[in-house]
Amino acid sequence: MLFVSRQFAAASKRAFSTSSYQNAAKVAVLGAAGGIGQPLSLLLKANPTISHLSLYDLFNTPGVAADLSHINTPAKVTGHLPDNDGLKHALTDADIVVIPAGVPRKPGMSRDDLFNTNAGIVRDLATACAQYCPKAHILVIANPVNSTVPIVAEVFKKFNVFDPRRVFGVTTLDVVRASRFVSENQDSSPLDTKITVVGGHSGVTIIPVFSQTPGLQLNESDLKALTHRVQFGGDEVVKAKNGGGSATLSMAYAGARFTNSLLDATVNGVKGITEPTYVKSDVLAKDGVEYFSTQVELGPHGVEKINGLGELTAYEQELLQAAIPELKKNIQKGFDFVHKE
Ligand SMILES: NC(=O)C1=CN([C@@H]2O[C@H](COP(=O)(O)OP(=O)(O)OC[C@H]3O[C@@H](n4cnc5c(N)ncnc54)[C@H](O)[C@@H]3O)[C@@H](O)[C@H]2O)C=CC1
Ligand SMILES: O=C([O-])CC(=O)C(=O)O
Repeated sequence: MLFVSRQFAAASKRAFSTSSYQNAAKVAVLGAAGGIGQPLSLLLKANPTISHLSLYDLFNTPGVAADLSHINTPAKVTGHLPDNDGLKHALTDADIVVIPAGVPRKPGMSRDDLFNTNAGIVRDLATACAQYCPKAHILVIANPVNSTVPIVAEVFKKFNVFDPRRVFGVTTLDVVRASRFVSENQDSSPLDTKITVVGGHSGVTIIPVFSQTPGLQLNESDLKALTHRVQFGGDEVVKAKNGGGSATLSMAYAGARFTNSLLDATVNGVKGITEPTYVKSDVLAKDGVEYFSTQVELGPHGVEKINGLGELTAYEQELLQAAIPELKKNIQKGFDFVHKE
């Protein structure tokens, strides 16, 4: 919870000096009753910048909202179901929409195996966002992120409301994991171990760039083992949960970190915040890759500046080359899904 308390300390300090920034944001969570949705909503309820937390799911959101609403932080919490225009009410005036709605993996599945179910869910929720909160920042957690982000973008384009500064694939869990795994290997503090991860959010498309962490020296076997662990960290949890789903608690932590960073940049006027995120990007335009995750500077309108790849070792170049065809395939699949009708 350290990032939470650090951020909230900063936010509450700012709240005294710049009152117009205080408690100003409505955040909607779609899929809020699920494994990620509930702990994510709990962490967001703790952020004093949020004035209204609206929770939408197919079931159980009135209960989750009632429960969270007893916590003595400023956010009003409302729960919405599909009946009575629930989605419309959940989304209207939202500044940020976080989407963990969708099915998780079971052992033996790839993230792409979720496409058939989750593509339609994300398309329909994106359609509602384009109608009811076209200026909101959309944070996509639902897998396969490499394809669901292009789906949101194509739906928004259909409604003429696409702004590439406001559609994000949440890849924060990859850097959270990388930091933890490397700190275990190096016996260092995970809070001070910053690892760059670029690419997408599945298997070989996740590219840790350990060479960019100052002072980090890995021998070849550690380098390969850690690379594999970061790329396939999600599988460890899927296997351990043994049919009970995938990462939920670590994902909620990562999703809250990203949402809180975006709130600080967009609502609290904090400058210079960077987070890795999968966005429409020119970084690999020459290779025909339209969406890519690198470190992104966040500003008042969302994406402020997309950082490049920086220097890569020969090994990291190899990882990048392996990721490119898979990423292009995943992106095309999302695009085709929206344009198939
Ligand atoms: N981006 C990332 O790093 C990560 C992404 N994920 C993905 O997040 C998604 C959610 O995972 P969990 O929360 O564990 O699943 P879950 O099954 O526990 O929860 C999903 C929730 O979405 C709801 N839902 C389904 N269709 C909906 C619709 N049309 N409208 C609103 N809500 C709807 C369900 O009712 C359920 O409550 C999965 O696709 C999973 O693969 C999971 C971990 C990390
Ligand atoms: O592995 C999964 O299916 C869920 C996920 O995206 C992750 O944990 O990184």
